[in-house]
Amino acid sequence: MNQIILASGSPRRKELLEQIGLEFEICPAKGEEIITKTIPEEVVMELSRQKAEEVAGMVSAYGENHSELTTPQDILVIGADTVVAYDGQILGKPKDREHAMEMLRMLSGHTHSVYTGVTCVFIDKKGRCGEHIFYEKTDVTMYPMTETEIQRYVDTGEPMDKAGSYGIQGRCAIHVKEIRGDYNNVVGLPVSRLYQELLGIGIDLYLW
Ligand SMILES: Cc1cn([C@H]2C[C@H](O)[C@@H](COP(=O)(O)OP(=O)(O)OP(=O)(O)O)O2)c(=O)[nH]c1=O
Repeated sequence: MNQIILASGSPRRKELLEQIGLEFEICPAKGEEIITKTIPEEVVMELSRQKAEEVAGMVSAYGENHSELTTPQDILVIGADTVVAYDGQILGKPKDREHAMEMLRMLSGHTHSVYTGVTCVFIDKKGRCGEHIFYEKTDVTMYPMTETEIQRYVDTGEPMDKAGSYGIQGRCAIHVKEIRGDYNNVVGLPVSRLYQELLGIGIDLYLW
């Protein structure tokens, strides 16, 4: 793989890929997210695919319009999407403060599931040449949170760009009782699963 592109503006996904020693570039997808599915695992795979496809489209078009680029490049574009699912509801990022409070009241004292979908799009010198999609699920149990605790947490501003209105890696860690599954999946990218999935299709990310 000559080049890896992360199709995400999430600082957490960037940090996780840096943590595993990967060299990559960032090109966030900007298009509208269109949801046609109803179950969380399908929703996250669908949205991760839209993000990766959008960026892969830009990369392929760039190659086609720059015939002076003679070096054959094998490019991997990675897109991801994370949602929280509880009691039949899918929770994305909060619209506003009140919405964040509502989500946290819902999660308080209960176990919910965090789903991250990941899409890998492969591009070679002839253009787009393949795709690999998967999802990972992690169960998270929260201690009961009082109204004051919820209010104080929302006041920090931390929930506003996060699915389910909390960050396990941030201040909300004090409310997390138990987690079953991959921690990094909750933070936004299951890097070990990504590595294993790519190995499974003959791509070794072991770059260091
Ligand atoms: C549950 C949880 C989510 N999150 C974050 C991960 C994701 O960045 C975000 C979910 O939103 P996403 O829509 O998955 O991603 P994004 O908008 O941040 O970035 P992009 O679409 O450009 O890829 O919530 C945490 O950081 N910690 C947590 O504990």
